[in-house]
Amino acid sequence: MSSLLGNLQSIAEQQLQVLWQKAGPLLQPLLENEQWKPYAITLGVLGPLSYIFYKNYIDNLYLNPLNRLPGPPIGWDALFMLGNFRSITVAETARPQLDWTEQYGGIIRYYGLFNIPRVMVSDPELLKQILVTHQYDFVKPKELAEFIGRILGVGLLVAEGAEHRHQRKMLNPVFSVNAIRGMVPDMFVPGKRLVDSWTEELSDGAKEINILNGLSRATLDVISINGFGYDYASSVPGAPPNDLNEAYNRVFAGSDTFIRILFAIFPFMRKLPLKRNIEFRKAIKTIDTESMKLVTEARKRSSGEKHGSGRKATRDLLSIMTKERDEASGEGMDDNALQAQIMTFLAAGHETTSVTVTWALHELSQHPEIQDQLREEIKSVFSNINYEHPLFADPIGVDENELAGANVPSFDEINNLPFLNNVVKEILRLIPPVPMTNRTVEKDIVVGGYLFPKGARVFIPPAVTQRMTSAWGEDGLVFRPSRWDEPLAQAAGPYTYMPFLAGGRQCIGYRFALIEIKILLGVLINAFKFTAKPGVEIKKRQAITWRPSPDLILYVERV
Ligand code: HEM
Repeated sequence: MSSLLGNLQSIAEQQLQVLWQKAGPLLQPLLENEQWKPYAITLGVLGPLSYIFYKNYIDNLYLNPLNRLPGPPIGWDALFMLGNFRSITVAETARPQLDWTEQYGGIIRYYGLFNIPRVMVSDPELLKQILVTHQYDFVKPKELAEFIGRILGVGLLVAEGAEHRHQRKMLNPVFSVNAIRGMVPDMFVPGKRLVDSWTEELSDGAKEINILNGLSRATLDVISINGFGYDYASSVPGAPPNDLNEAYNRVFAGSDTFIRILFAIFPFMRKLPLKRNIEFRKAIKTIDTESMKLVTEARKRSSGEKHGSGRKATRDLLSIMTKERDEASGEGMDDNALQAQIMTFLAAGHETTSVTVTWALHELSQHPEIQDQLREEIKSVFSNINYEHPLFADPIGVDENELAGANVPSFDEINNLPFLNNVVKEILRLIPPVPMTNRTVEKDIVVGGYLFPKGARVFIPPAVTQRMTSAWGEDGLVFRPSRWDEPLAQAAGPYTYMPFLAGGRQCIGYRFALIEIKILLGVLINAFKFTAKPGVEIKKRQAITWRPSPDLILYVERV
């Protein structure tokens, strides 16, 4: 929804801006002359109407070079400037695009609101060029980058060009295999808390449990402990709300849809002294203050200084970042840069992982035989953990050399479980948390023989490339982890199987995410049996990520 509103707002703003630039200087003198004023007003009304007609019907539907690409017809909806919007919104996200790809091929155009032509690319060769060779000519949409940049600062998710290249170079070592290896023991802590919390709820046998709620708290703790070296403890039963997380949710979850539409159409409303605006600004201030506190604490931790709570572990992303130095200049990241990155990691890494595990449990509840097979495989590795170890009471206070005796499986032991690996790959294929991303074309550019005009919106759809018949066969829409032992799936290249995208902007947190998902899934499957509620159909709803709708409620019982 937020991206739709962002689009609407930017389209309206762009059209008004262009109009005013062209017509403003002509109308101004006429409006000041009493005799010409009525004509100026008539012109002021008819002019924009003719422009809107020209732009949204003639230019978008006939003159724009994207019209030469194959794609679905629009019919009468064109008259109401709806483009293919109705087909797109009535069906499940990405489903019409998948059907169009099967019908028209690896590069298609369809029309958005105001009949604006969109391009969608699923051809691996073209994707490679867009995501690697020309990655900085295809940039993130400006309105999204500006919104996120205003709140969180310009972190890796929204930086472009040289700034992005620099940040990426500084941050790559922070997410190295070795760094992630060191985080594995801490990642077990929120999983264990979730097991305790659900076990408490189940005291009298099997019960219905809201899966995403619990997992969302667990993944928030994973990113807080392993990302910031701070324990929100939100998955501990009865934990008080956390200021930073509350403020963060207020900013990104926002208010109801009607208010958001109103604000998108009338951006000046953001500046009025309304309750919503005051709370929004207060929330941004809280994010700023609280995240800066985390940075200050991490600096102390990394310099070996002990303080109040006795925190000493330095195996979190933030502590590692404080020690990174630029090769050329020898400079480290300043406090504002660190702050922007940690908030970026929270934005990018919290919900994506919780929905992945939620969808995995949904599919496993639909396929009990696969669930049993998985439990059988993981029990040898997940059953000997010593949950009495101090790590599980205070992950931040336990130093690297005090971890012996926790009997936590290692990074390699977990990754050597082939069926767990298949299950995780399969859920990220079938229900990628980011089903589609998009880019704006910076300047007119020809790629693979196709002209991408400046300003065009290009969609890159894992939900299509990961399910299309040409790459996955007839059962691309079926959850079948064993496909990963077969040649077809094994042959899928990086621009076909790309839940974390590919190229220069591939998810920097993918190793972190994969091991986190495996740990949470392993701990939960080892402790519980999950059964689907009969007669409930769970659909995919696109919010920031692909979420279950209605909420996923499963019968949960101890094994
Ligand atoms: C299942 C979990 C995850 C999925 C499916 C996922 C997916 C993605 C995708 C598709 C992108 C590219 C977006 C675009 O360029 O349009 C991305 C970027 C990014 N992700 Fe993830 N992500 C996950 C978890 C994480 C985690 C745990 C972190 C951090 C701890 C993280 C940090 C980032 C960052 C910083 C970027 C921006 C990278 C750049 O532009 O250079 N992600 N992610």
